[in-house]
Amino acid sequence: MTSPVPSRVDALDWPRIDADLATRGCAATGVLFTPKECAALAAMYEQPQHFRSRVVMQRHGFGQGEYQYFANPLPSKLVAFRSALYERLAPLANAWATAMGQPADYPPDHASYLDRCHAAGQLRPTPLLLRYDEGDYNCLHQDLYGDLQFPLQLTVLLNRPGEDFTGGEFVLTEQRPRMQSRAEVVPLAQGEAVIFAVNQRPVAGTRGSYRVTMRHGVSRVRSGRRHTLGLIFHDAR
Ligand SMILES: O=C(O)CCC(=O)C(=O)O
Ligand SMILES: [Fe+2]
Repeated sequence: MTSPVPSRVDALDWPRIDADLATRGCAATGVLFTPKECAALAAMYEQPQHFRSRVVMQRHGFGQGEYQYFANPLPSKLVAFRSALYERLAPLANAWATAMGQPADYPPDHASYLDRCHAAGQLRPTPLLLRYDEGDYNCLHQDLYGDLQFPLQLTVLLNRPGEDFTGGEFVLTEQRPRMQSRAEVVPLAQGEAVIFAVNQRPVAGTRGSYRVTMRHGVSRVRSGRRHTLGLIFHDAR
């Protein structure tokens, strides 16, 4: 038996995750999804009825590989994870907004935040599944989708690294004002997520805090097939 979603989210090592987000703008969560759940999600990729649109990355210069955005109604487990994770991350989003001189008014629950997105014309669901085969990669990018952006998002690895695929590392870069960019590779286990900054995050400096800009992507898959689940908290225009 797998435990219910809110208690699984609560059981993560939040002091360590919060510390990693504060120092690096990203954190691996530890395992969040069982191998069975991962396999079921990956298998959905081949079932078009779950999706509203499909993007072939090489057609847009985004990389190589493809992804599909889930259609409404979203699978109930994804709704549960998205809202439990939102509730845990909203206070951090507000703290980041305050540090960056922005309105710190992210509501405590995801349904209220989605109402705000919808009122602003961001109506389309953003959770997505990505699929990469040998040679595929995802160029460094940001998932902005409109004026309203929740500042943190997650990616869940659905396959076993080193067994189902090799290569295909999750990569983040951090662009610091007047400095050279820094890269971070986040190794993930199957069912593990990385939480990371969508766009900007505050960094405490000697003279107050400054903003850094983050981008994420995936290095080339050397062999096999790699699936991920992307959970973005704002909906899309
Ligand atoms: O496949 C990955 O690891 C990255 C997926 C991604 O770009 C996302 O979840 O927004
Ligand atoms: Fe992305």
